Amino acid sequence: MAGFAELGLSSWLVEQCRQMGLKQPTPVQLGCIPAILEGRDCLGCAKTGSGKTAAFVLPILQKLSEDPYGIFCLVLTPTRELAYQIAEQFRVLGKPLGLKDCIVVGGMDMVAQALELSRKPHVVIATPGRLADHLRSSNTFSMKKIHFLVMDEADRLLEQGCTDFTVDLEVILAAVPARRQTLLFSATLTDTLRELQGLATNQPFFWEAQAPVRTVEQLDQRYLLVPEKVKDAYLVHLIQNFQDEHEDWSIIIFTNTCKTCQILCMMLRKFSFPTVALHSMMKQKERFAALAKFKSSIYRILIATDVASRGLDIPTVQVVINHNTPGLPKIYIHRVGRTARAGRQGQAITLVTQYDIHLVHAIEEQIKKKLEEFPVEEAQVLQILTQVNVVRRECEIKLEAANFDEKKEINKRKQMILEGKDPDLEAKRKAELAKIKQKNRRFKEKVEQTLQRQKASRADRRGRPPRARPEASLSPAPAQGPA
Ligand SMILES: Nc1ncnc2c1ncn2[C@@H]1O[C@H](COP(=O)(O)OP(=O)(O)OP(=O)(O)O)[C@@H](O)[C@H]1O
Repeated sequence: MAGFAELGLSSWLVEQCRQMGLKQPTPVQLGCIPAILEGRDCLGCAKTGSGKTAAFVLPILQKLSEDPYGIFCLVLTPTRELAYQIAEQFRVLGKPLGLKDCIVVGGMDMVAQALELSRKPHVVIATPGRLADHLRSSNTFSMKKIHFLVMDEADRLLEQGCTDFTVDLEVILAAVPARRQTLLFSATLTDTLRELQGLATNQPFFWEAQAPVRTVEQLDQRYLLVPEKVKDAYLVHLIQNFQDEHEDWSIIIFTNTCKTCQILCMMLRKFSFPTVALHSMMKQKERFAALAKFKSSIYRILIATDVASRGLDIPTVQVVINHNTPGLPKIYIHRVGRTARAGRQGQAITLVTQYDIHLVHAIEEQIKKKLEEFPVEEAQVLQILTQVNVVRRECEIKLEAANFDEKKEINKRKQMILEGKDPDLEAKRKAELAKIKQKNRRFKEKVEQTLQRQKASRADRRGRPPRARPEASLSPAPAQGPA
């Protein structure tokens, strides 16, 4: 198998790889590094934790060493934490070059960033919103001569999700030269391939890992069918068991909203689990502090929204728990990809209610693998059910008293104004989204009614009442409480 030197990298970079413990290139690095060194645009699609970052950092550093100037490279990424992580890789691998980098993300001092940008760093690593703000408001730096434009998690940058980057991307693309090398990477590029190909036009090289399953082999993927009302008791039970069985352990729990994330964090702390939260309602400094404490194992549980689902590389994470079933398979792929990275083992457990079964089927279809049931002693869950529900309610009341929802609204408006957006216009868009959600809810209700009818007719046929235990399979039978 070819080593880093055979890919055309200089000896100083090969030595940097060795020092970082990267002995052999991973397949995505084998495929993409030579093409990037040849000067071609590149679209790299490989599984989570497969080394995509070094696949673009290494050839960029090589080209920079041959013709060093600033600003040479712009890297765009959807989250602030990810920007810092990528900058770290540039710094470590590019140390012999005396690399100057600049991180441009929201929630941090804009004046200090503007000053750094005016000093012509070699590499700028940015989230689109803040970089577009700088481009709109300042003429003290120019992106007109950049050689490389990288979009990490490119599909997320282009999709129109709850954080829509498209307007900011327009500003950024207008500020960079048309003649450039464009590198696009993600574990889930295929859905947005057509849009991405429009960005990469210079003899684009497309590299995709060929594998029967879209998640890594070392990942043990499970589901746990639970009634909505007892979800938290199952969560506490899972964590307690994991803590009892392992000395050195570390878990990421994903939730669907900031509020749930905050409440569950408070609740788990009440049960003395060392937990930190990470969500977009927190101040940026708190977000960094939480992540640092989790990375250094001071806290063993990180409870987060999808702000942490992409790209974060924390090798110690052994388990990912999805407190809600992700609505999109690709969100599932990125979430569970926070464990079992770089050849390590890992486990993902998704809590599924009877309303989410269709989501699990969609996930299984996409990843091309069936999830297996995670066995649980229901009697043990029952023992803690009341206590968990009482503690959760207490935490909800405490959070309501702290005006969490109101603060969220004020923060949002402030952020929008800072980003040059019109809060009222955004509210309109949100209302439209709510309409779509309502439609989906109605659909769910219909499914529920059908299931109830099926249940009733089955019970009729058997001539006895339905069992009061949750079904242990993903067949579309509704689950009951474990009482
Ligand atoms: N050639 C290599 N040999 C061994 N480890 C490597 C190699 N290249 C990268 N790694 C390590 O693998 C881990 C995952 O790499 P990276 O974060 O780049 O994954 P990724 O493919 O970008 O994942 P994601 O899709 O989740 O963002 C990192 O800890 C990195 O240091």
